[in-house]
Amino acid sequence: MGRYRVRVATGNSAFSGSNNQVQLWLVGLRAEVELGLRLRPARGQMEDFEVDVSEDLGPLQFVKLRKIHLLIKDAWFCNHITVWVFEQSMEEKEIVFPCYRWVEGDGIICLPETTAWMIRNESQGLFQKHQEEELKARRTLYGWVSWKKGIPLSVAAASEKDLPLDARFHEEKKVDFERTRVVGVTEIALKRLYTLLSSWNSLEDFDQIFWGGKSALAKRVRLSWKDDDFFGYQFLNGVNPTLLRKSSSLPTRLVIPPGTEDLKAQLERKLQEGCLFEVDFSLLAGIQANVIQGERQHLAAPLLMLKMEPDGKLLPMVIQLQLPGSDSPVPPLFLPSDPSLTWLLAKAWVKNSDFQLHELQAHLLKTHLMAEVFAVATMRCLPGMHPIFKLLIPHLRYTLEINTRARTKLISNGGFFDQAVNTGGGGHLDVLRRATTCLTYRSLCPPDDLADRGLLGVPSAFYAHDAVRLWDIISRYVQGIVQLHYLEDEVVRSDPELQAWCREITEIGLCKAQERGFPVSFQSRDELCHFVTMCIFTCTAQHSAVNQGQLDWYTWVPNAPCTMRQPPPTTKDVTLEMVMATMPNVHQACIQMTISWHLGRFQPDMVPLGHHKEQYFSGPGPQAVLNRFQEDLYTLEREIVARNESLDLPYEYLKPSRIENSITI
Ligand SMILES: CC/C=C\C/C=C\C[C@@H](/C=C/C=C\C/C=C\C/C=C\CCC(=O)O)OO
Ligand SMILES: [Fe+2]
Repeated sequence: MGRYRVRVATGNSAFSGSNNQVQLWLVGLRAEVELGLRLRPARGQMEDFEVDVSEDLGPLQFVKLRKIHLLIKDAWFCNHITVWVFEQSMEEKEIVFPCYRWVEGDGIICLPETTAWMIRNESQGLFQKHQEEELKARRTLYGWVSWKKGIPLSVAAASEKDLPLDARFHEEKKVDFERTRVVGVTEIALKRLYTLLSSWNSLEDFDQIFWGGKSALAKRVRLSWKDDDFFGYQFLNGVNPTLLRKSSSLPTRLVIPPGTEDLKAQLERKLQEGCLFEVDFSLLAGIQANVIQGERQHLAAPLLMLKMEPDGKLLPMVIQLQLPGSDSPVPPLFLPSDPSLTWLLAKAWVKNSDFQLHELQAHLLKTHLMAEVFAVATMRCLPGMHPIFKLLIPHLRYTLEINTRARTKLISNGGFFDQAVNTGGGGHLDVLRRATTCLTYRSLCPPDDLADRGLLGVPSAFYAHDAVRLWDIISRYVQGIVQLHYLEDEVVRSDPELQAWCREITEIGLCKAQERGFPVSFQSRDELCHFVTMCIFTCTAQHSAVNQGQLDWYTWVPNAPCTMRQPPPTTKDVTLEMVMATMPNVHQACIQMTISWHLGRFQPDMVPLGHHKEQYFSGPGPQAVLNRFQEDLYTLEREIVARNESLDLPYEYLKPSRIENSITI
């Protein structure tokens, strides 16, 4: 018996309130009571009321709630219910029941109090029963599907409309996304009209469409894209810093033609000096090129060799556009000393190939599709009261919807890839399949990946430096939460939901990825922390590193052509006509500009890393861990701002304030 003050907090997004009435129950260890209220929750409001309860409820464990509609169902977004208990001669006690979900229909929803997982064994099985019922319902809502064979599984949804309401964009995000799409499609139409009668036979003609959404750096790209140091810089700190690696030997594919022995000597000298680097696009070898409006496109599988200069500049030394083969046992090598248009076209082929592997492997597969596997497995295996659910859920916001939209608009039949990309038309799916076969756990963990690629401690590798710093900060945050809930390794080993989550990711979502280093169980808190750190890093920092730069590096189309309309050159006699016949046409270039702006622009409702408002945890312990996380991020922010002040090209993509808390675009 006692007096209770109950606070009902409703979400702030449009349509979060409801005209339906809400009924509440308090459920304690010894009894439960219906509060006899009929509340109409209002958007953004916290509504308090007090009740006297005669029964002895015992320690509160759940709040149950139900929305009652007379005529029209009106979904309600409940943030949380908070209850203050006034008991005789005891000070007031606050108990929080997180929700952060849509309440639809008229079913009863059970909200466990925030510390339930810690006391689950003393609850006469009540929490266990609740978890089982919750997961049964979630497994019905969140199903797996193999969208295409050979790539990670996705959520079962033909379009975003098929997703559960809790996975959907909130109104503000939806309106902004759709508005931007309309602006983009309109911009393409206007640019087509504007260029209908104009020429398209010089590189400067790209200026005719270089308006609309673009950044200051994009304007710098337009001026500097032909420069070798600007070209090399992008493999360290551009939109795709994932392929560059330090050479440990001269690549076997690099067949040195007779008469170019001095090149071989230069390469060997750089190798000996430990400053030879390479980017190998062999993954593209043999991929079927697209046919766009009846015009066959073309692909290459380049190898780029670069040297790291003492001042930190990375300069291209040689480009081989195709693998040696029976029809070309000694493919031509293109050099900086070649005629300028020849060398420029060779570099453009490298950047077109980089566009393919960036968007399909680094961006779509290694961030979006990985995050989707984390999201579906989390919804299917971890109950809402589980600490790893609470830790991860803010980093999974909107990801299922943006990925479903990608499947229906970008990589679908007739989507962006089919319309304007030379791996489109099915080749893009083969690239995804090949990239999936070489997707290792280590490659998703920067300390391992950068060590394997020889990029640790390279002064001008700003992505590498910032990625390792962020990994350490996120790792400390994860360890802080894990150590509050798993007091020893045995608790990890004996957590059935956690072990099922791990198996569901590796064996089901990633299609038996244990052969590529992914775990099928967690034997210790360290193993758990490493894996969860990888999840959060992938969903936040890594996506920021490979997504934001689309606006800067892809809107000046010649810097990263989305398609190539002529075969790669086999001689050094390259003319401007050949270059313009190869580069994307005006329509393809307009689509590339629009997509790059749409996907690379700053998201107006973005939540910065570590600054989600939802409070899934309560108490001083988790709050202190989150506070420390935010402090560490702020320290890194200041470090990066200070470093960037001395740089001609500031590296901004891993500034914590620019990292979104989940993959939403
Ligand atoms: C250029 C992107 C290439 C590959 C995809 C990589 C990652 C996925 C991407 C998510 C995109 C999600 C949705 C895009 C939907 C529509 C695109 C906008 C306008 C197209 C014009 C139209 O609607 O017809 O990560 O950012
Ligand atoms: Fe993205």
